[in-house]
Amino acid sequence: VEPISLGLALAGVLTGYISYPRLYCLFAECCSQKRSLSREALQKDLDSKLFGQHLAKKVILNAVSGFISNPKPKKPLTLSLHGWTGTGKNFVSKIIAENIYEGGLNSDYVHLFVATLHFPHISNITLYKARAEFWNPSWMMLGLGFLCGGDQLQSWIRGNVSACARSIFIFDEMDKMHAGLIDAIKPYLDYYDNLDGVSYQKAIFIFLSNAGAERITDVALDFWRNGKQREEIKLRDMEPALVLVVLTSLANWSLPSAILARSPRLRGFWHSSLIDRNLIDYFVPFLPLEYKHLKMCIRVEMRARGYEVDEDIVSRVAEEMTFFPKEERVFSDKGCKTVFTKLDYYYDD
Ligand SMILES: Nc1ncnc2c1ncn2[C@@H]1O[C@H](COP(=O)(O)OP(=O)(O)OP(=O)(O)O)[C@@H](O)[C@H]1O
Repeated sequence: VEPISLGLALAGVLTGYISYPRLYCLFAECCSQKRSLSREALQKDLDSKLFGQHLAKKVILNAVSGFISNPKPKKPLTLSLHGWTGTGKNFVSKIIAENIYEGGLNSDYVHLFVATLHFPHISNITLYKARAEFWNPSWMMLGLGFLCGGDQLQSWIRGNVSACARSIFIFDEMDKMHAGLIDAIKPYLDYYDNLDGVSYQKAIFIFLSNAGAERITDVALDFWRNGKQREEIKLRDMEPALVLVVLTSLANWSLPSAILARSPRLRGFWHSSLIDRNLIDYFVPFLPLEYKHLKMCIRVEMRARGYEVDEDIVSRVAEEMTFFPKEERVFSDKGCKTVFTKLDYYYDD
């Protein structure tokens, strides 16, 4: 082999080797290839897609873009989203995921847990938490290999973060999650440089719950009754409301774990153990949605289905929803959640 060709071949192999990850990432999703989150793009998405949530928009935009642009965060970002059903908590998590990973919720680096689906049996708490030779057919059907194989929740989180430091974990129905499992994830939310050789400081944990929804609604209703715009509601107006939920949690947290285990009702009060250690960075209130917001959701759905917006149908669908309080009918009791199925009735061709 002549020396020049050999040299060229070697150089080719070397360059290929050095740029292999980049080459590989052309064809597959890579952790390192996450989108460099653009504050402007996130803002645009939130402004155009999320209705009636001026507080959530502001907190999430600042929290997420600030965290991502920090090369050395001291702890993972932990967001706790609270509010009435159908007000956009899951929806916003999706927007965050899409702004960080091309695949959004389908990305290998974004993990969604639903407490009642993935951890349904309170009596199995030690099995979820600790290593066990445990097999549950319903989980198998759900494809949750990490639990079925007997691996523990902790080592699963550790595995995912070792594979990709910027992993996103979304825990839905957090208020229904058992305290023991919250204990299990607690160390990963803390200010440790690393735990057993893994650093969790770049990970993002998003907790969703309906806890505090009544208090948030009371504040929104007060504003409405006093003739004030909901956009005038400030975060500080909401804080006492959420603090009250926290205080309730502290009261319940002092109950022995055996009692908590036997009383699923008490499981809802999950915050205290995270709050008293300052592990939650932001509490994000989601306001209950009004009639005009439902109409906005319906229009979006009509366009998404390829229909011209028909204002008559928009109003009829919105009118079919139920509102509370009974006399004033201000807020939708299901948020935007069921408007889409109601729309089917008008387009069943
Ligand atoms: N504020 C909003 N702006 C725009 N669309 C919304 C909003 N809230 C809800 N939606 C629409 O309704 C759907 C259902 O809402 P979502 O699942 O986010 O509610 P949620 O707050 O997570 O409810 P739950 O507490 O029951 O889980 C969303 O996928 C979205 O299409």
